[in-house]
Amino acid sequence: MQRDYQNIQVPGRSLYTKTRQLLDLVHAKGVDTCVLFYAALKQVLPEGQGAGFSFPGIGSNGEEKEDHPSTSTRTLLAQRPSLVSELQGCVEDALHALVITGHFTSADCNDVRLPVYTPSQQARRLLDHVRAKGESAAKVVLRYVQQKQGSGSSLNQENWTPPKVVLKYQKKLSSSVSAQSCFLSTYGGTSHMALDDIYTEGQLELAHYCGDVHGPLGLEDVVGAVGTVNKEADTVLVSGDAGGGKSTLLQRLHLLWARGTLLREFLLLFPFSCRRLNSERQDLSVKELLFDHCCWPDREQEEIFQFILDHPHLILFTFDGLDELKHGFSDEHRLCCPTQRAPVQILLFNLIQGSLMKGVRKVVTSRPEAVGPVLKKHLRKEVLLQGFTPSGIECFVRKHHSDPAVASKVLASLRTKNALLGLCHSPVLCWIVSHCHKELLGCGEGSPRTITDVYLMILQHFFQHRSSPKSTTGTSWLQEHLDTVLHLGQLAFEGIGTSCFIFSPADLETCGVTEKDICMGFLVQSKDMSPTRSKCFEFLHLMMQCFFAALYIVSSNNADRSIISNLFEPQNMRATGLGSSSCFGACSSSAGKQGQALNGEAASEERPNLKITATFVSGLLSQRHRSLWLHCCPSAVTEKRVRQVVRCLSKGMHKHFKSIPPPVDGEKKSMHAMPGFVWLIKCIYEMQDSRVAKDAVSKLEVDHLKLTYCNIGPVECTALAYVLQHLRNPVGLQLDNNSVGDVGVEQLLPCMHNCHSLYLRNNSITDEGIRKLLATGIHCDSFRKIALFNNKLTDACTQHFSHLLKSRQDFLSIRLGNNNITEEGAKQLAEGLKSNRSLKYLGLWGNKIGDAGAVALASALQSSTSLVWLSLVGNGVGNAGAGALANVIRNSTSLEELWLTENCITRSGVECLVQALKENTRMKSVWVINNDLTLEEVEDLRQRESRLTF
Ligand SMILES: Nc1ncnc2c1ncn2[C@@H]1O[C@H](COP(=O)(O)OP(=O)(O)OP(=O)(O)O)[C@@H](O)[C@H]1O
Repeated sequence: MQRDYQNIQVPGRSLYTKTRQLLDLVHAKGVDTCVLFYAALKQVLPEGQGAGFSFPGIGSNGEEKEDHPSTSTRTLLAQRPSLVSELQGCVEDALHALVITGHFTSADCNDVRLPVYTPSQQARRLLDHVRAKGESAAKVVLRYVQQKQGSGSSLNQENWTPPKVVLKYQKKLSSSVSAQSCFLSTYGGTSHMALDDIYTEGQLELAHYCGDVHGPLGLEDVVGAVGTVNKEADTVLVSGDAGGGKSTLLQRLHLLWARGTLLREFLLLFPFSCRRLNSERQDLSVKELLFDHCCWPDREQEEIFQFILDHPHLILFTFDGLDELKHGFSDEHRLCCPTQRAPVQILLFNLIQGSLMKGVRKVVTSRPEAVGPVLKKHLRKEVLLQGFTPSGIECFVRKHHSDPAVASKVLASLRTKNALLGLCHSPVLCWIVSHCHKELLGCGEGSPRTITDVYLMILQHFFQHRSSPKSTTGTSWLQEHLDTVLHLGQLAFEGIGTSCFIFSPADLETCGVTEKDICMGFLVQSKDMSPTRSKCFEFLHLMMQCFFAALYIVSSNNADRSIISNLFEPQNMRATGLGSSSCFGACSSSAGKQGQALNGEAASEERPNLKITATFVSGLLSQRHRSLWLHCCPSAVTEKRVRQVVRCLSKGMHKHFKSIPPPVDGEKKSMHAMPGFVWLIKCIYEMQDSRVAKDAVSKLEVDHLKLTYCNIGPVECTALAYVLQHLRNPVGLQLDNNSVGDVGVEQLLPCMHNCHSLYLRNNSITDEGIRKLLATGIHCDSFRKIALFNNKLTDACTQHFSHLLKSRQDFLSIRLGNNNITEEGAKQLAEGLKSNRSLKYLGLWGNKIGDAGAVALASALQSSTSLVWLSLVGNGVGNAGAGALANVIRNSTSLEELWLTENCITRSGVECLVQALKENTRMKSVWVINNDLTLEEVEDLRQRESRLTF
């Protein structure tokens, strides 16, 4: 197709990228295309060169051999992406169909079912096996999928095709979606970058714990069945931090849909940007929303709209940036009629809730701050986008630089700059760092450490690369471009105050933005699906707008004196010059609607862009950057601003500490961070002044700092460690249910000496993170407890725990539940336990140590004098394990609780435990719920030993 040709022949793309893409495309199109490609290759290659190629199934003369895949196997290959999404919710049933027809053995099934695979990986594995089994197995799977579709999507039914007019519309829509999504806008100016060339998988996780999902999610899982918590709801939320890649992920989904490689179950996909919807001031009906904002049908509007209403399950809407909408989500105004007009936010909220267009699937992206409980109750599921993994960072940098030598240098330099590496976990910062590689490689010791440093780097980079050098010796680069900074700064500042992110030519004029300012590259032309609107601009990225707003606050002589205190004290925000400043053009009327906005969920949340702006203000006023402002403002003004910021941060922290309730009798003093705590810590980090950090925590006297569900990733870990290292006494740091990951673990190391306990449950940490953590932790005398429930640990981490147990005779607690530890790992742990005299708590719930692992542990703990609590729940332990553990009960002088629930112990195993308990009066309970016992056996054993819990 011409479109395929154009997708590959993008000017400026390197030859090897085009080649790779061509091969991928040919592969995706299936066997027939591969055959044609092979024949074409033979024709164009010089004689003799083609001889080395051989295509399976093709003879040397290009004729098909007999073993050419026959129809069903071919369909399996050609329709693989859609088959994967069809199968992922019903792998079990498909396996059943294959077993009863004699194509699959139970070993095949077990291989597919391995719990380390996500449902889509299982589906892929199933298809691989089926392909290897041949034509008849392929037929069974296709028949099964067809039967399943019988009740589902009519799109895939054999004899059904949508009306011609709808297909025509679909063609128009998909080519416009494809055109909108094939380039990444941050690579504007001269360096267009195709999404295909730069897209790097971010980490996707389910927001809700879902027991049967292991391993990372793929793009297909965003809309797929995995992790569904409310089947009645239509809306999937993708949430993540600013610059975390939410818009880019949606862009990727759009592009893959337009190419027919993903989301094939949806005939029509309508992409919306909440940023652009903000400027819609007229009431709209759903029809107008779809056709005016996305794609205008050249004819038969009514027929097409009726088709959409009649086939909701074939339609997908995406809404990017719900947090950018001026109105906070509310479900108060109900609207059910698709032809009734309403303000655009009412329309949007009703679509999300499903009171309008029920059955149409919607994907919404938002920063987490803008998502409150009212929205959450309408969600089908929530997926968290958590930035790049360490290998993602590497992959991105390599894709960004066409010269592999430069990429390697950038990566080597990043490895030596720990704080910067932590920042690169955020895709937008990774993009800046890659973009400014020359500055990075030349920066030596003074490498960027804070987000503000990184943004200053790109500011300087753009100024130096996009303007002709002037002979103004002695002038700082900022001074040279101060006019541009102030023009763009004012535009950004006014926009942030009124949630205005798109600027008309009139807006630019009011702030004095000139053609030269635009050429610097910080503003890009707004993408708009509708050709009728006038040319508008937006900042390269919203974070960039916040940064310019902060530059304006810090460098402008006119900035209102109260701005800083208002910015840092959220309760004042609504009354500030920020909240009430009138915006321009399209946004001015809606500025007056802030009151209305406050009825929604945004009212209860402080607006995230103001917080980011405040973070930048802290960074720009740090000692390291103060010289930049010397020529813009009198230093007395700057000093005063610095004092104001420091005062606000200190006040904010102390307010938190005052809110800590006195400890309950017998419990330690504990502080649960309130919203805003992590943000204050980040502002302190941006200031890079250890006196401010010290002062902030000098009065904090708690034993336990609880920061669960606080959206803490590597960037936040860097800031936390910077501040917490100044605590006067060690604390228990509870970071459960965040997205710390291995990069974050590394960032926490500087404050390890101030942690007596570290709780990192559910944080996507792997063995590598543990290796680094324990290498430092082993030397921190206060560090005594660690909890790592539900991470990504395998046997490879247990050698490090073993070493810890051998070296530290004061370590108290190791909890490794719900990881992937097998008997090998248990044996390693046992090695460490043999020479340890201090461990009190050992938790291995939900691993796979089996009988052999239990026997190894039991023999190491045989006569433990320290262990009080041991959990081997759900580990496949049988009678051999129970027998060995009975010996621990018999001999240990310390054990009080043994948890053996959810194992496969039978009566004889429990008998061993009963006999051992007779010799131990210290033991309090042995839990054996859900083992292999009959009701009668349970009753009998209960009578004989009351400390057994069934
Ligand atoms: N998966 C990715 N692959 C390559 N680059 C990415 C990816 N995700 C993000 N980026 C880079 O980071 C920039 C910011 O990402 P994006 O705009 O998608 O973030 P966001 O989460 O939507 O941010 P915000 O909430 O502030 O709107 C992109 O313009 C791109 O340069």
